[in-house]
Formats: sequence, C-alpha cells, structure tokens
Amino acid sequence: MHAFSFILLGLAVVVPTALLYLWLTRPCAQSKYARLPPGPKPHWLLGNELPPKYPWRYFEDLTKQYGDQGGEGCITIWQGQTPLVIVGRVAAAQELLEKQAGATADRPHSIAGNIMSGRMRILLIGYGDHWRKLRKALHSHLQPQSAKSYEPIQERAAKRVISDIMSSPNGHQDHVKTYAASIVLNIAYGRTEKVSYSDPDIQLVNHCGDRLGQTLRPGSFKVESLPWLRYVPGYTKKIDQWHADELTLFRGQFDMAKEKLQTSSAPCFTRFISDKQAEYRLSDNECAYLCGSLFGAGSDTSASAINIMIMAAAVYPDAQKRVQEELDRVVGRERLPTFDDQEDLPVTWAFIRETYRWRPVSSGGFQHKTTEDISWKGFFIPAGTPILGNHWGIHRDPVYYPDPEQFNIDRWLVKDDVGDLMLNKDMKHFQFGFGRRVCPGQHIADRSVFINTSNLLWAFNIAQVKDQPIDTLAFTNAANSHPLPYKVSFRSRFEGVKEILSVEQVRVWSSISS
Ligand code: HEM
Repeated sequence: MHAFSFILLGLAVVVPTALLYLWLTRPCAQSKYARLPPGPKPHWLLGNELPPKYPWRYFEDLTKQYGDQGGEGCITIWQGQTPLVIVGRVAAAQELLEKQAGATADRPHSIAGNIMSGRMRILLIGYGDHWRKLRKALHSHLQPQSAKSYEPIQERAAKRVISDIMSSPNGHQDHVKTYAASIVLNIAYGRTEKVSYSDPDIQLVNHCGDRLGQTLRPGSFKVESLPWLRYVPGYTKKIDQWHADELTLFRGQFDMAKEKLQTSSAPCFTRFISDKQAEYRLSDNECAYLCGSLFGAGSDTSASAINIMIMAAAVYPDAQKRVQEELDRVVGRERLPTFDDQEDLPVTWAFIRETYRWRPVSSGGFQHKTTEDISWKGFFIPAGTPILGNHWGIHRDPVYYPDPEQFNIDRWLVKDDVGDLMLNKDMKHFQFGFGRRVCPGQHIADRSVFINTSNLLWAFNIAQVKDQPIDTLAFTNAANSHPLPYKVSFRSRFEGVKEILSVEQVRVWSSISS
C-alpha cells in the first residue's frame, strides 16, 4: 500500500478515537460537575463562546436569564474544558467570596503570566504561604493608619490637578493620570517630584504592563491549554525575555530609590520593605517586584476611578449640584476641602459610592479559584474551580440596589436621630474585590478619589460664580473602557475658569497654586 494511504488510514483511526476519548471524558459531563449553577449549554469541546468586548455585560444578561431563575445569582460558563462559576448578585458574593473567603482565595494558574513575573507578582500568585508572605508585607504598609500618612501628599497633588486643568482643560484625563502616577511612585519609591504620565520611566513600566496584559489575554499563549509546551526548547524564549526586561526595570528603580533614601527621611514602601526584608524573608528581587507591581496595580486604576467621577458629575448634573451644595455649606468658598472634612461630607461620599457602583473600574473583576469543595443551596462547586465576582453584575443587583439603572446617591444615605443625612454604613460596594484577595490599596485609593472629587467639584462650583456653568467635559478613554448606554455630547467651557479664579478668588487661587 502507498505510504500516503497509510497516513490517511492512520488519521481515519486516530482522529475519531481521540475525539471519542475526549467526548467520553468531557468534564462538562462528569458527575462532580453535575450540580454547578446553571448556564448556557456549552459546546462539548470548545465550551461557551464569549463576545469579543465587554464580557461583563454578557455575564449580567446570563445572570438575569439563569442566575435569577434558579441559580441563586450564580451562573456557570465553560472556557474550553474548564468551568467558570460567575457570581452576579450581592447575597451570593457575600456568601461565596466573603464568608467562605478561605475556600475561594486562590487564583487560576497562569503559566505564561507566572513565567513573565518570575512567580513574584502578587496578583497572580496562588493562595498559600508564598502569597501570605507578600500580602502581609504589603498590608503592613497600606493599612488605614499608614494610608493616612500619605494624606498631605494627596492633598498637595490634588491641588495640582485643579491647577493643571485650569491651564490645559483638554488634557484633564492626562492630568489625573499624572496625579495617580505621582502618588503611587511616592508611595512605592518615595519620589516626591511631580512625575508626568509621559515620562520615559513611566512609559517603560506601562510597556511592561501592556506585555503582562498580552500574556494574560486568553488565547495569547497556547501553553495555557497545552502545558507541556513550556518544556519545548525555545517556546518560552519571548516570555523569559519579557521577565528579564521587567526584572531589570524593577531592580533598577528599587536600587536607585534605596540609594536616594539614604539622604532623606520620606516614608515609602521601599524604605519599609528594606528595613523589614529579613523579618519577612524576602529576596531582593521579591522586594523589587512588590514595589514595581504597586504601579501596575494602583496607578491606572486610581486614575480611571477619578476620571469616572468627573464623567458622572458631567452626566448627572443634579447629583453634582447636591455635592456642590454640601461643599458650599460645609467648606465654603474660601478654602479647598481637606481630609479633615471627610466626616462632614456624607453626600460627597454617597456620590463616590454611587459612581463606584455605576461604573466599577474593574468591571469584570478578577478570577479567584476554590481550594475546597463548596456545597451551597443545592449546588456543588468542586475544589479547583475558577470563580469570578462580576463587579458589573453584582452592582446591578435589583434586590440590593433597587432600580439599579438609576444613578441615585440617596441609596447610600440615611438620616440620623436629628434628621441630618449620614452615610449608610450598612450599604456595601465591591469596587475593590472580595474576601482575602480584596485590594490592599483600597484605603489609599479611596482617599485619592475623595480628595480629587471634592476638590474638583469645589473648583467647578467656584467657576460657576460668574454664571458660566462648567457642566461638561470631553471624555475619551473613560468612556471607551466604560461605555455609556447612550452617546453624551460634552462641551468644555473650562477656558474661562482661570480668569474667574484669578480675578475674583485671588486668595483661593493662590492657596490652590501653593
Ligand atoms: C480605584 C483604584 C483601585 C481599584 C478599583 C482596585 C481594584 C482592585 C481589584 C478589583 C483587585 C482584585 C481583587 C480580587 O481579586 O477580588 C485588586 C488587587 C490588588 N490591588 Fe487594587 N485597586 C485600586 C487601587 C490600588 C492601589 C492604589 C494599590 C497599591 C498602592 C493597589 C494594589 C493592589 C494589589 C497589590 C492587588 C493584588 C492583591 C492580591 O492578589 O492579593 N490597588 N485591586
């Protein structure tokens, strides 16, 4: 027989046998997965198809269809042969991701992501001793008391945002990015100078961040579905190089910061971790990675949250007006809001909370993974199952947030004994994630958002003195990554602001600029 015919005959036997084997052993038909929450029927080999954009909106549609109809707010979709449980409602999130946090704090293993990060990027590290060690070090420095020590820096930098917006209103989103980058670099390395977002070293860090994003994008690296590929000579060459570049960058920044700190007393994570390195049993590279990954985790996220605040103020002028009335009453027009005013500004905080709910920064959330079998309300989620809190969907839970499509700051407010408004401390949001994996930078981030929102809305208020309402701003990226359900046309009238302030509010203006 001809060699070609042999090959054909071989294929005719091997391919159907392999497919039959895969079909018989398909995970979606295994008994341990029989009681997962409901969801759309998957293709037996390829799983469920996902939309190319905004999967969190699709998951919310599925939650309405399956999760609210017998799924207790949860659904299951299949990524190829792996199930993913998606939590889309508050009660389920509180139960599975918070009360059972010890069983849902792992992360799905990303082979390419961990090679690229040398297994040192905390966001990707599985739940266990290594993660605990890094987390403890971060927590000690980012917990509320330490976060408070950065307030003076945040207040100064927030003033600069106003002054930058006055000078070049069209770049308002970049000014906020510059703010966020400066704050994180200050916290990580003790850098006190204003760092422009376009500075070359920030561009380099962002370049590494882009590479990480590429590494984690499903389908980018076949090694995730075919793990043996990592042992094929040369296969990981590109990712190894990316890791080498990133490590060189992070080590360079860390070593330089350590050197500079010898002649200053500024508090920062580099100083803290260098002092505690032996106690936490951290290598030099681990310290450098902890500092380096703070930028990726905390810079663009904070900038987006602040830009979304400004966007919400533009889209919902009535809510903006209520914040400004409160600022007028509590702060007045002779000075800027400061952190000392926080307790007296419940409406401002309600506006911030509602904006977190309306457009959560990380709309799709980050996947966790179970480490124990979970039996809950008749469902069974086996150990090792990826589980995702869908921030977008959870924040649209119609039971917890009635009429969720309405931007309603009153849902966060209650009256005290004498009828004054106060923030309802029982109402929760999930902007910063869940359980043991909750964002360790949340106290710093919340402060950044508060000081910028209150200062900017205060400044817009002043600008309206001369009957020139600052009602709108142009948005590009915040709107792109968090698209509005309708097209909003923004007109920018910032040009007049500087004159108004310099003529009529000279004293205030000079306090802003100082
Ligand atoms: C508004 C700004 C921010 C938002 C919306 C945000 C959101 C998040 C979310 C959703 C997670 C994942 C939580 C989960 O897995 O359930 C996370 C993790 C993390 N965030 Fe933030 N974050 C912000 C700012 C910051 C800042 C300022 C820092 C540091 C200074 C920071 C450091 C981290 C780190 C290190 C992790 C990984 C934690 C782990 O996996 O154990 N974040 N953040």
